[in-house]
Amino acid sequence: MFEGHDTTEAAISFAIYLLACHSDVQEKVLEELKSVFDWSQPLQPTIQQLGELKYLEMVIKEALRLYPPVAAILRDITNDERLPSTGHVIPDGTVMIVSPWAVHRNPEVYPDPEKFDPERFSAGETARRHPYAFLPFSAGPRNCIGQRFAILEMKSVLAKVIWNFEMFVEPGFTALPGWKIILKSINGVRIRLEDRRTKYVNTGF
Ligand code: HEM
Repeated sequence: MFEGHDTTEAAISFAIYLLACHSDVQEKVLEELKSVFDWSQPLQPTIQQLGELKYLEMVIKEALRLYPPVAAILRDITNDERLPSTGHVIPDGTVMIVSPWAVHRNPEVYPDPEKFDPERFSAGETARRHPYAFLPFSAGPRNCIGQRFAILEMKSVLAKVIWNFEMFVEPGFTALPGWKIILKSINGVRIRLEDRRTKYVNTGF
């Protein structure tokens, strides 16, 4: 359950929160959806169509940067390892913690790191960064085998939500990320949904 379910659930919740906080980004995702799908029809995307949603993918990656569900990754060091950058030796037997949270909020890698900015994941910006600057799915031989599926799942859910609803965050609400084996919002995600077609508003936060 840890690998496939809770991680994706946390990632979708944070992405919804960030979209609700940024109506301009929500609008851009809707415009992209309208360029791929027929607005008069319910949304039933194929895998190929999901692949066309490049901006939504940038939004998802930026949400995973700010709130990586697996915020710490443990590795056992089984041989003395010399770091090429500093010459430091990490001895055999050490347990190392790699923190995607810390890497993703390093201002030398991501200027103004607290800012939600999907443009960081445009093709040009991504090419300028080290491949290990983005680690929500870890890296190397034991990385996440479900990462492509996870991105598709997130795209499918978020596309359907945005197709049908405009999202607003509850005034004054701020999500508090906390460690519950995976990273979650410990005070939930409090948003209001407005049906795009009927304008029916769910006012219960
Ligand atoms: C946003 C969603 C997800 C995130 C952030 C995520 C993240 C990760 C991370 C960081 C690891 C490596 C853990 C470590 O090295 O200690 C991992 C491993 C793994 N993930 Fe995911 N994951 C996600 C979704 C999924 C899904 C949807 C599946 C299955 C369909 C999945 C299956 C696995 C499996 C089986 C492993 C263990 C791989 C191994 O040990 O060789 N994950 N995941």
